[in-house]
Amino acid sequence: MTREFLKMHGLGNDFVVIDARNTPYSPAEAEVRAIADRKTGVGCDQFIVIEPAKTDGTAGFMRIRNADGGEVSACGNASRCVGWLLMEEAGAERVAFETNAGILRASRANNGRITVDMGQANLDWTQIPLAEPADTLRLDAVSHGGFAGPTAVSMGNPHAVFFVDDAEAVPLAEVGPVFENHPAFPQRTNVEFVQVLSPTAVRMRVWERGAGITQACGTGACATAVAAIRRGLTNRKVDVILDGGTLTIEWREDGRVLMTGPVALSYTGRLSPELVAV
Ligand SMILES: N[C@@H](CCC[C@H](N)C(=O)O)C(=O)O
Repeated sequence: MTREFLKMHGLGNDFVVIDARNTPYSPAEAEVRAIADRKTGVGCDQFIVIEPAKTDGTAGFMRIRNADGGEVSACGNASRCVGWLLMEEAGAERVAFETNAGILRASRANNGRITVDMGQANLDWTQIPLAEPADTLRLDAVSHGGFAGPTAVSMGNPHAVFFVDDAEAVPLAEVGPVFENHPAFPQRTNVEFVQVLSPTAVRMRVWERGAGITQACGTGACATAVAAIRRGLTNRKVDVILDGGTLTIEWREDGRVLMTGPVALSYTGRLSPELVAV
């Protein structure tokens, strides 16, 4: 018998989700890459394993791997998916679960959407992390191809947010990997290009660390809202319009970031023995 999985997505940012609460599963990087491969595997941007809870009051631990196999601490869109799964399972209106970035709380919002309290945005250079001290509001030393001075935000994972006049005109596939691997970011970074449309709406395109261009990035949308608010460009509640749809982000006065958006279960399946080493 091989592993059962769920194929889920949040605004087209897609996931293979495996429930390992009863049977432990910690695949090697090569195994994750094989499963994430869109031609020979299942295909996904991130690979999610739900492990047994480690902390009282939580329903499980969400482990997050990028399509390149690397483990990361945060994924907003997958957090909504896992929150929804755990609430459905318990017939509950809210649930807490844990990630490497801390405990997240999910609840049901209107129109079948899910809200996740993504916790505090971290703005200190040590927490992004950056290679050396800098004002995270504007990293003047980070520039390439006519783009410069991103705002750095950590939502448990690093983000470099560039404000631009025309998000559609950004050659994302060309500049994304350059900034992902810029020496200013010792753990690499996710990269967002953002056009402010109004005080309540922005357009965002993303290059994700370890996954490339994706249809949406939840933590990227949170980081974008925080960066825009820090720069005085938007209100504290803003719609972030991504390739795959819209997330509503609120950066509360107490510093916590709330993300609201849809979740979708595409199908369930079983990994072939060729894809799974154990
Ligand atoms: N798609 C995610 C973010 C996934 C992790 C990211 N690529 C990283 O390396 O930090 C989201 O919805 O937040």
